[in-house]
Amino acid sequence: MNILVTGGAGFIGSHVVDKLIENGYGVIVVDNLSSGKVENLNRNALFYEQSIEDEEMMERIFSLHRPEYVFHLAAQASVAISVREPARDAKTNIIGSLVLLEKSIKYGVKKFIFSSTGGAIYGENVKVFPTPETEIPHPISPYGIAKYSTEMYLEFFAREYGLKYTVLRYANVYGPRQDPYGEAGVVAIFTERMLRGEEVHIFGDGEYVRDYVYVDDVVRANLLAMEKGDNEVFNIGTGRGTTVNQLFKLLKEITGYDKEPVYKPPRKGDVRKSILDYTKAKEKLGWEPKVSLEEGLKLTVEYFRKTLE
Ligand SMILES: NC(=O)c1ccc[n+]([C@@H]2O[C@H](COP(=O)([O-])OP(=O)(O)OC[C@H]3O[C@@H](n4cnc5c(N)ncnc54)[C@H](O)[C@@H]3O)[C@@H](O)[C@H]2O)c1
Ligand SMILES: O=c1ccn([C@@H]2O[C@H](COP(=O)(O)OP(=O)(O)O[C@H]3O[C@H](CO)[C@@H](O)[C@H](O)[C@H]3O)[C@@H](O)[C@H]2O)c(=O)[nH]1
Repeated sequence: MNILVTGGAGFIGSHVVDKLIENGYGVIVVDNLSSGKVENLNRNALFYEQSIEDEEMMERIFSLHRPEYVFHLAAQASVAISVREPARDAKTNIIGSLVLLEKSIKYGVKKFIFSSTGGAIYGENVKVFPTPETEIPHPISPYGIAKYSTEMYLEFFAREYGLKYTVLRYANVYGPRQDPYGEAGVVAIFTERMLRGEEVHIFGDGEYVRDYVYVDDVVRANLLAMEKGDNEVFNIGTGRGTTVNQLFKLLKEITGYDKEPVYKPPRKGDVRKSILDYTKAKEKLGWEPKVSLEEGLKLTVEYFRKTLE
């Protein structure tokens, strides 16, 4: 059976590809390598260096391989870039998603599994923590707006054409292969800087709260969604909040870093607090996080240590 993974050279997508191949599926990866890396690619996957926005190419790929499942992870994944370049963000995150949805209908895809965001969709005025899916989304960044739009398009395609889908709204994902040189991904950034003995910057007062979920747990949610959770939206987080100051301390201990953090002005558009309630995923997907933050950070540091050797 063929499965299409968009963004399969990226951080989370490449781990999804590895697991699918381990389970014996034929995997086709479409990735334009805008943030993904060739080194992340599984050798047993068939790779197209193409943009999901290219309708003609997507037509060719779908008609040739007839994927039964689509895991859609390709995205302009930076909140900060989306704020600076909303049109560029929408081209990939809305138009690119629509191209895939049209082809999925045309070629009878069994199920479309979409990587959305729990961190950037609920907005600033949330009253309930951990936040459940019943909270009405109020995204405050173009990235969040695009993800929410795609969720609504999925609902439309399901109603109009009978498409089966699952939306996974991730909390802050961390783990091996996360890019430490981008603007996002605080765990990778801190780890790399600490291991190199460089300055670590904390934006604002460091009391910004996030829900950090390990990449292997996120991969498991994706695979469970193949069989369960049809036409539903799920938060994929841990229900536990950690401040940036706490994260700094934990990583400092694991890496043996000996400097204090350097505090910088707060980052524009940063949500103050985000923690996701995963009760629904537990009930309907049979999913819960298995890797604790302490354990996940150790695994991540180990990985970055090896890449620096
Ligand atoms: N990392 C997180 O904390 C997090 C949280 C919530 C949601 N997500 C979502 O999960 C997905 C994967 O994120 P990630 O952290 O692995 O980021 P990533 O940047 O490592 O992966 C995205 C991949 O998409 C590819 N891509 C970008 N534009 C493309 C295009 N037009 N055509 C084809 N490929 C394109 C990139 O090259 C990259 O390989 C994204 O959809 C992201 O929005 C991530
Ligand atoms: O060098 C750094 C980098 C980050 N931070 C802070 O760390 C926190 C987390 O930042 P980051 O890792 O960049 O994640 P978010 O901005 O929360 O966004 C991520 O998490 C969202 C889900 O919560 C996803 O939707 C996005 O794609 C993903 O980039 C924020 O308070 C940042 O200000 C620092 O203090 N110093």
